[in-house]
Amino acid sequence: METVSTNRSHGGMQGVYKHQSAETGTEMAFSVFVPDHAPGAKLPVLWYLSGLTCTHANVTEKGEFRAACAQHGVIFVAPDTSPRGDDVPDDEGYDFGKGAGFYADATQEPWAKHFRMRSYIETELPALIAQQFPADMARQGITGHSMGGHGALTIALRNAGRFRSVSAFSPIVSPLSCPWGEKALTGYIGGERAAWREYDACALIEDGARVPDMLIDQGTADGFLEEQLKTHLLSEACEKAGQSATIRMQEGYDHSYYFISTFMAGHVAWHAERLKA
Ligand SMILES: N[C@@H](CCC(=O)N[C@@H](CSC=O)C(=O)NCC(=O)O)C(=O)O
Repeated sequence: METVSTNRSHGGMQGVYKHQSAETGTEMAFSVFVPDHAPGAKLPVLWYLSGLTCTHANVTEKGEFRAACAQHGVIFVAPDTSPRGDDVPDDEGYDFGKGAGFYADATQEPWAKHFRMRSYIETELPALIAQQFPADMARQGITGHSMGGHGALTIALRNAGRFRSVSAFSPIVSPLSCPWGEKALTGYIGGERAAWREYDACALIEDGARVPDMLIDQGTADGFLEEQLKTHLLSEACEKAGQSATIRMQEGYDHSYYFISTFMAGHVAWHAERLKA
């Protein structure tokens, strides 16, 4: 692992790092905020998965998480959203290819070689974080935005017991039921829709997966709400399955980091309460 930059901020250290990923076969960048802590102490970890077109930098620069993470003693990890580099195939749309890995392991060509974001986020990067940072991997939470909210929900639902807390900002709740999801999963996984269910939070809940609780914030003025995000499908799936969830429709907020940063401190506090219990 190589350090790209470190900056002292809010009583902690914000770092950006890169490493050679065995999963994606590319160099991958990520950011980590580590609050000040006693020598030898291990801190809980909050993962933040970003949305379409993002790198680690969007939330690192605009997410306003550091004061809350320092206050609650929580490490904040922000990975990239796809493999990068000249050898990596891409699509002309912003919603597929680079910047749009959908937290899936692709099985279709030409994507299968590099687009292994599920294994990267579920397995490879956690091992690196555990090795390189003062992280207590028995106390992990996960959150994310939009495509990253989809990633947070599906990764937590598939890995029962790994995350003590899961939340999301304006998540894609059902890739099976929206154009972004249909394009990405057809391209990465192929046309057999039954295989998509493990990448769909509503389908996972329908199929019996559970998390202890979830917190969702969704803006009512979000231009993607009706066609892509469809928050009501998650409300219905949770209600039908008896999955505990707090789903808050936030009046007048859009899809941007102005929305995310407004509610970020509240999400960090919500995770911290569960990670410290
Ligand atoms: N047409 C836009 C669409 C991209 C966009 O809105 N991306 C969101 C995430 S959408 C779901 O995953 C985002 O977080 N953008 C980065 C930001 O800093 O706001 C475009 O191409 O910009």
